[in-house]
Amino acid sequence: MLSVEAVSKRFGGLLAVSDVTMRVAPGSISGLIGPNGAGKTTLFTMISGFERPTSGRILFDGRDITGTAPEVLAAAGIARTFQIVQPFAGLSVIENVAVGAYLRHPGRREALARAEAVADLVGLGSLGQPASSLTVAGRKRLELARALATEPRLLLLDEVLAGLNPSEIRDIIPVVQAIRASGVTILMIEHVMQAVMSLCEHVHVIANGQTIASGAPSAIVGDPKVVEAYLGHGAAERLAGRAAHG
Ligand SMILES: Nc1ncnc2c1ncn2[C@@H]1O[C@H](COP(=O)(O)OP(=O)(O)OP(=O)(O)O)[C@@H](O)[C@H]1O
Repeated sequence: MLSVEAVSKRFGGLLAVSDVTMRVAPGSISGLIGPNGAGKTTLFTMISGFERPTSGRILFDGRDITGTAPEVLAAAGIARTFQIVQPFAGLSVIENVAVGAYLRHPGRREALARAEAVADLVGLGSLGQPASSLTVAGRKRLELARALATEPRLLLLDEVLAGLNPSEIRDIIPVVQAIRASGVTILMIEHVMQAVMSLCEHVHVIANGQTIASGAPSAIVGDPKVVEAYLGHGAAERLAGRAAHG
């Protein structure tokens, strides 16, 4: 469904993403992980059309979408969430969700009906309250609902679990699964490994802008290159030594 081909992004002297190639299969939940500053958000920014790659191509359903504007991509079926959630504070929760729904339902009544269905799917309550009254967990659900209301086929989730406590994370995992079950393909940036392990079929790992591993979560966690990227040089060996000595 999504194919990133040898994509690089340079900001002045900094190569934020370097020659990354990855694929997302239709109907899958895939993860994009890596240490802070690895280039994950920059990759999302390019896939969703907010930045143009310095080189390489991005294909969606086999069509070259490199450098296509975000609103055109939204209409084509790509939606993203943002790490920093900024709802329209003066609007109610349901009106915020309806902002996304207007993309395909120009009439207010239809947009609100669509927004209510999506709010229900993600377990968002307090629909008539101002969005500014929501807790962090509520805002995360609102961000999810806003993106989903555009009726995407590919949903890019940028750390939707960040800032949530363990029980809130447990509550939102089935929501992500329900979104996939409704026919939406998901690519998620996530630092919460427990969630990555339970949700993703495939994980792509980048560090310093480059791909260092790609595969099933169970293979990724044992990959010495991944352990090193997260825990520092020599970590894989130290851990192996500790395991060997009980
Ligand atoms: N617009 C920009 N201009 C200049 N440098 C940028 C820009 N956007 C990102 N960068 C730099 O590119 C690198 C990759 O950043 P990016 O936000 O993609 O990393 P990340 O993997 O998403 O990190 P995190 O997990 O901390 O969100 C960083 O060094 C960052 O400072």
